[in-house]
Amino acid sequence: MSMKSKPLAMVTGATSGIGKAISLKLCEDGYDVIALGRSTTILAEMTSHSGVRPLALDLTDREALAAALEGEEIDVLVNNAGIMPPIGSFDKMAQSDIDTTLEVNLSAALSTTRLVLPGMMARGRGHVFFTGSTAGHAPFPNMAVYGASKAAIASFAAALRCDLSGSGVRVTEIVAGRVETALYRDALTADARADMYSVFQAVQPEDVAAMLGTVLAMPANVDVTRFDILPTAQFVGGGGFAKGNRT
Ligand SMILES: NC(=O)C1=CN([C@@H]2O[C@H](COP(=O)(O)OP(=O)(O)OC[C@H]3O[C@@H](n4cnc5c(N)ncnc54)[C@H](OP(=O)(O)O)[C@@H]3O)[C@@H](O)[C@H]2O)C=CC1
Ligand SMILES: CC(=O)[C@H](N)C(=O)O
Repeated sequence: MSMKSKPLAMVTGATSGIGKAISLKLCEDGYDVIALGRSTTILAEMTSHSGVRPLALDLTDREALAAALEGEEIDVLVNNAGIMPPIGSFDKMAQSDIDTTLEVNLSAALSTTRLVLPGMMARGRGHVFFTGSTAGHAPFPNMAVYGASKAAIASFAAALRCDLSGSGVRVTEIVAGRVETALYRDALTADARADMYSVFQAVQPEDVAAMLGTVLAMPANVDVTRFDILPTAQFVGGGGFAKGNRT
């Protein structure tokens, strides 16, 4: 029986954007938070917040991750870490970008969940979040591999709930629209990023964190299996027409 006084969460991709906001929100809500990311500088800064336990780690390092989580009793797992590969048509993508996107956005989330889930099931309680995307539920041009990684996350989260029925462990997919973060830092130039965020007022990372806190606070018999959080002005889907010849 664990003697820990506070519930324990782990947030991947905790050094920036959505993951950082979620980490700080969970600390405010009384959790200790294992904040995972590669940036030691930002992790060090985050320790000024009571409850943050920094874990400097590359999620693709399976052995290091398993060693770091040994003996930890994690009550809430937020699979949030993710990258946006270069924006462009699939035929122009480098294989390395394809591999890295799937590795970080999908495989790492599954590996982390596989390490944490047995303890949750043994304790008969826990919550696993996956930061998905509208791009996993509708086709976005020039980000086919990114969308595929998020579609896989959506499918996995839903199927995982089937396996977990009766276990007391809850699963939530966060379907986020445009959130103002550094996600596009490598995919777009600074001007292009500024233009993108000027079109409509984006969701802020703190908005996603607030919604996650609300979902977590639901009674144990209630599972918000998915929440979509988009800018009011952003729609997804709808008829888009290819430019050029109308075939
Ligand atoms: N911003 C948006 O519009 C949307 C974002 N999302 C998703 O939200 C999630 C968070 O992204 P967001 O906050 O926007 O972007 P950021 O780029 O601000 O944050 C990404 C986080 O992922 C971490 N990360 C990336 N690669 C690795 C790795 N190999 N090992 C460990 N950590 C890693 C980064 O940490 P570090 O660099 O320190 O390693 C960073 O903390 C992603 O999954 C993204 O796909 C979904 C929909 C919309
Ligand atoms: C990057 C995303 O996943 C997001 N859906 C967006 O619209 O930018």
